[in-house]
Amino acid sequence: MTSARLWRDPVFRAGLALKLVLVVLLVPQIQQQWFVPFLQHAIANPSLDPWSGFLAAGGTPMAYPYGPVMLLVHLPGTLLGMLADWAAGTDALGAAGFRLGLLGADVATLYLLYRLFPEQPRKLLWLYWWSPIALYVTYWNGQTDIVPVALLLLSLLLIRQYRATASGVALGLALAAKFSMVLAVPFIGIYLWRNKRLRSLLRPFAIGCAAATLAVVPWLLSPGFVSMVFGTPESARVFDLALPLGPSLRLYLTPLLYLLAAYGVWRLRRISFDLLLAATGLSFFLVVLATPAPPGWYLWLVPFLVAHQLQGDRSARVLAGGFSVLLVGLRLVTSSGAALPLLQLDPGPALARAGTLMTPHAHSLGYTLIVATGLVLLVQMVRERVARNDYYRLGQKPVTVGIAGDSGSGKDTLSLALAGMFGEHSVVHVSGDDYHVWDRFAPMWKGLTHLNPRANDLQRFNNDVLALMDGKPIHCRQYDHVGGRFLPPSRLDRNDVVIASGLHALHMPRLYERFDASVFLDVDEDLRRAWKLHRDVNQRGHDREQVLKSLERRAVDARRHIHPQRAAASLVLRLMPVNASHLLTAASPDLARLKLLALIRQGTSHERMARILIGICGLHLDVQQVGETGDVEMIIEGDVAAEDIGLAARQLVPGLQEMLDIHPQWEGGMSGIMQLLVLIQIEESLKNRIR
Ligand SMILES: Nc1ncnc2c1ncn2[C@@H]1O[C@H](COP(=O)(O)OP(=O)(O)O)[C@@H](O)[C@H]1O
Ligand SMILES: O=C(COP(=O)(O)O)[C@H](O)[C@H](O)COP(=O)(O)O
Repeated sequence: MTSARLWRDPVFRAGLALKLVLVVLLVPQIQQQWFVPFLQHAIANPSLDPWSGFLAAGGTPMAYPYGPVMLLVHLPGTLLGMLADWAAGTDALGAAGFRLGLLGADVATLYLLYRLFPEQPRKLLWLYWWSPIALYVTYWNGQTDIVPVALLLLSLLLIRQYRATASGVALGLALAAKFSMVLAVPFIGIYLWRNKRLRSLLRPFAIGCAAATLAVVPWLLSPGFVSMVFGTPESARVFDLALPLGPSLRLYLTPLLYLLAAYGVWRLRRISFDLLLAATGLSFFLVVLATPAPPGWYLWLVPFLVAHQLQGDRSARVLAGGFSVLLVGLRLVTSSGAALPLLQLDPGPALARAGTLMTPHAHSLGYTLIVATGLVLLVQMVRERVARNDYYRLGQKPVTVGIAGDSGSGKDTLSLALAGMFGEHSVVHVSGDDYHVWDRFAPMWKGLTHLNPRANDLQRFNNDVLALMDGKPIHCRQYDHVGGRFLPPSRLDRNDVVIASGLHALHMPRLYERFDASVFLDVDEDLRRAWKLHRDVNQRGHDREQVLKSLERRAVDARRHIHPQRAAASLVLRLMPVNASHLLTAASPDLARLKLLALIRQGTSHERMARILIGICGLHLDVQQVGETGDVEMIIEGDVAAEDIGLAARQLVPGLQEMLDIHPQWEGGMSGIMQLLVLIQIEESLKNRIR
C-alpha cells in the first residue's frame, strides 16, 4: 500500500489546511520569546557554537535547550523565512518559517506512523493527524518535541526492517536533538539482545547510535551549550517525585519506576516488535505521569497512544480521548500559548486569568484526574499490548518439534532444515542416537538392534527433552557416527526452539503429546535403504555388506518399534522417488527426484496451503480428506525454488515471521515443502496454546 492514499485522503488534506492556517495565524509565546530569537541570532552570527554566542550576547539560558540536530532541523525554515523578511521588509516570516519546519516534522511523523501501521490509514489520520495533544503541543504551545519523536519513530521503523546501523544513527540523531529520547535506548537494546535472531544487529546499531551521538561531543566542551541544554529546570523535574528518607536522602520514584519497567521488559525473554513499541510507550508514560512534565513531553506519548488505539477496542479510544481532552484543557489555562497577531488577538491573558481563578486544589485535582486516566491507560496498555500479546505468551515457552523415523529416513536432514529457518542460535537439538546404551563396538549389538527401545536410554531422552521444554539446561553425551564412539558429555542450554529427533522420538505419550509439531518420516523403503546405504558407506565408514545385513536384521524391530510411532505423529511425511528407476541411475540417491505424500492430522490450513503451493510455488497437488477425523492427505509433486518457499512462508504463517531468523535459510524442493508443513503445524499448535 503506497502512502499516496494517505496524502489523497480528505481527512489528511483538511488537517493540513488547518495546520497551515495555524502556522500562519498562531505565534506561540515560547517560540517568540526563546526559540526564534535564538535561531535568528545563530543565523545572523554564524558559528559552530551558537549557544555560547547567544549567551555572550545576553540571551536567556532558557532560549534553546536543544542539541545541534534540532538546530539543523529548524535552520532551513527559519533562514528562508528570514530571507523572505529581508526581501519583503517584514519581520514575521522567520518565525513562520520556524513553524513550517515543525509542520514538516509533523508530516514526517504521520508518514512514519503510516509505515509502522499501514492497515488503517483513515483511523491513523483521525488518531494522529487530528490528535488534540499533537495540535496543542506543536501549534498552540509551540514546543518542538515533534522533531526527536519523528527521529525515534524512524529508528524504530528501521530496526523493524533490520537496518541496524541506520536505525542506530536515527536514534543517535534523536538524542542529539533532545536527549530525553534516551529513555527509549534500553528498550531497543533489550529487544535486540533478548531476541537471538536479532542479536547480531546490536553491534551495528550501537555503532550507528554512538557515531551519531558522539558527533555532539565537541559541543559538550562548550560551557554555553552545556548550561543551555543540560542546565534547564525541565530535565530536573524527573527528580521532583521523591520520598524523603531522612534529612539528606530522598528516594527518586520516577527513575525507580522507569528502572522497574526496564527490568520487567528484560524478564520477557523474547519480545516482538509490537512489545518493543508497547514497552517504550509504557516507559514514556511512566516518566511523564510521574513528573510535573512540561507540555512538550506529552507529545512523546502520542505515537504510542495511537498504536494502542489502532490495536485496541473502543474503550482504548474513549480513554485516550478523555486523557487528551483533559490534558489539553488543563494545559490551556496553566501553560503559555499563542497569540494571533494577524487578527490582533491574544487570548493568552484571558486564559492566564482563567488559570489564576483555579485554586491550587482545583489544579491538583485536575492534574490528578489526568494522571488517573493516564494510569488506567497504562494498565490497559500493559494488559492489551503485553499480557495478551500472542508473542509474549508464546515467548515464555520454547517451540518444540519431535521427528521420528527409521534409520536413514531423513531425521537429521529435516532437523537441519528446520534449524536453518529458525537460526542455529535459536535452536537446541537433541538426537536420539546420543542415548544409545552402547557404542558401535559393544558386543551387545550381536543380540540387539539399535531400533530396540531396550538399546536406548529412552527415559533419559524423554526427561532431557522435557527439561528443555521447561527451559532447563541438560547435560548429554554426543554419539560420533564417524568414529562410532561417545564424546564427553556437554551442556545443552535452553533455547527458543527445541528439536528432538531420533528412532524413538515419538515413543512415549508424555513426550510426544507436548510437541508443537510431531513428525514421522515414513520414507519409501527402497529410497530409505538407498539413502542409508549411501550414507553409512560414504559418511560413517561402514562396509556395504555389513549395512545390507544390518538392514535385514532390523526389519522386525522396525515394524515392532519404529513404524507404530506413525500413529503418534501430527504430520506423516512420505518421500518417494518420482521414478523408482532413478534410484539406480542417479549419481547419488540424494539426487533422485522426489515427490511427497503428506498426511496432516486434523488439517485446517491445507486449503490455504494448497492455493499458495499451486499459486506461488507452481507445484502439482492432489488433496483429499482421509477418514472421518479430519485428516488430510496431500500428494505434492514438482520443482520449487528456495526463494518461492520463503515467499510462501510469508503468506502462510505471517504470525511466525518474528520467530524465524532474520535471514531464514529456505530449502528448495520437497525439503522446502516439509519446512512449510512443519511451520503450519507449529502455528496451529501455538494458536491452541493461547486459546
Ligand atoms: N529430503 C531429502 N532429500 C534428499 N536426500 C535426503 C533427504 N533427506 C535425507 N536425505 C539423505 O538421506 C541420508 C540419510 O539422511 P539422515 O538425515 O541422516 O537420516 P536419519 O537422520 O533419519 O538417519 C542422508 O545421506 C541424506 O543426505
Ligand atoms: O540406527 C541408527 C540411528 O542413527 P540414524 O537414525 O542417524 O541412522 C544408527 O545406525 C545407529 O545410531 C548406529 O550408528 P552408527 O552406524 O554410526 O554406529
